[in-house]
Amino acid sequence: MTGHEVRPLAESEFREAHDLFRRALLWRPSKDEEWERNSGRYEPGRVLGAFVDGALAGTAMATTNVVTVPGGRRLPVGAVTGVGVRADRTRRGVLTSLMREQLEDARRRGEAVAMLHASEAVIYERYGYGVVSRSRTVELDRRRAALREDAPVGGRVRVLDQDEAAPILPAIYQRCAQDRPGQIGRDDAWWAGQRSWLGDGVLIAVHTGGDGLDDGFALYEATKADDVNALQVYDLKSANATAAVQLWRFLLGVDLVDRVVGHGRPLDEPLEWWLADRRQCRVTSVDDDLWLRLVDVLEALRARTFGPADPVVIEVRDEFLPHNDGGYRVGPDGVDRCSDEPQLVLDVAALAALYLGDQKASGLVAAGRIEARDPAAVAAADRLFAAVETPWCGTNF
Ligand SMILES: CC(=O)SCCNC(=O)CCNC(=O)[C@H](O)C(C)(C)COP(=O)(O)OP(=O)(O)OC[C@H]1O[C@@H](n2cnc3c(N)ncnc32)[C@H](O)[C@@H]1OP(=O)(O)O
Repeated sequence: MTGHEVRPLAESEFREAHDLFRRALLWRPSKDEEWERNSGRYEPGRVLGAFVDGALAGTAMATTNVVTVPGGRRLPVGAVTGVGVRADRTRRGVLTSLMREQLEDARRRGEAVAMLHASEAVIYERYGYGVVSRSRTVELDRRRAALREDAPVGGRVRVLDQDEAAPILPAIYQRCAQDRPGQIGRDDAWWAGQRSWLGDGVLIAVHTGGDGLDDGFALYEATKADDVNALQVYDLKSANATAAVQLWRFLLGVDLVDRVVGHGRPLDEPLEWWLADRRQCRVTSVDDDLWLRLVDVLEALRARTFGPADPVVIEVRDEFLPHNDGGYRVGPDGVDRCSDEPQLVLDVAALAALYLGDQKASGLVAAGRIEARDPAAVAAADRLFAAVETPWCGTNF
């Protein structure tokens, strides 16, 4: 598609891009205070604009971050966000041009992967992104969801308002284990931006462990609909299981509350195991969490560790970034380009689904997303790509 120009925006153009993005998401333009809280996320050089007839028609940006991959390495990554095209300029290739320029920029920066959260599931696969982690929404009937007597106990919980919590949350987040695949960083600009999304009613429960260190927090808000008082838990992070249980114990103990709803929780959070009646944890949805794009397939594969299994030769197809096209030998001792007959053939978005261990190769073969030319390689690929921990991002950006 021609007829539009894509270039990095000047700082003086960032707010226009921010408001274009907000309008594309059907929100009103930002108020001054909201813009001030978000402006730090706009990194010079990483905010792209697409112009049609000389006017800004679309935008996409990325913030510099890191993401954990299996084995514990933290890879430099662009966290893609702020994507929007004016409603009167959609479906003429504006986003496609922005994505092309953004991925080329990531390559120039030496970032082997890019990541995002998607507003809709049908947008990003064409650019090579795949779902690498999922999360669940859980609902607990507060009066019936008693914890087991043998659930961990210890420490204490105090409740802070947003101003009180702001200076201490970043350090607690740092203390929370970040070796789980899909974990990302939260810098000062992220925390400032997050404040602008939170309503006035949000409170923060902070857990302090027996050693006197704050080791977990829960951001929550009370809501009332159809005569049901609920606590909506938007963000709950903990450095250890005791802190997590104590935060849930606190939330389930708040008077007058009928229901506690946990949003974006990891699939392997052992809530059912902490409850006396496991059915009191109702999973109301399982959603895609992080999407990831292998920008440089060889470097991205080399960055993670693989499980014990015979090496497998895969052929990767990547229409959007053809430099990735070709064969790779993947094994526990390393990854190399190769020209041997491929045993498995897949596109780069399907490879992303394997990359953090969210999906098994055998599942993607059954789904028709991997062509198994050598059926014996499927079980080996299952073992190679398996991750010890369930991937989860749990940070919106
Ligand atoms: C990481 C984030 O920030 S997520 C937020 C994403 N932004 C939004 O959801 C805001 C609202 N939506 C928009 O602003 C726009 O519709 C965008 C950004 C999603 C797409 O922008 P466009 O310029 O219309 O995309 P573009 O024209 O390049 O589309 C390329 C292809 O994707 C398809 N496509 C793009 N968006 C969608 C969609 N939402 N649903 C279905 N198909 C889509 C197009 O039909 C086109 O297909 P084709 O190549 O077969 O013709």
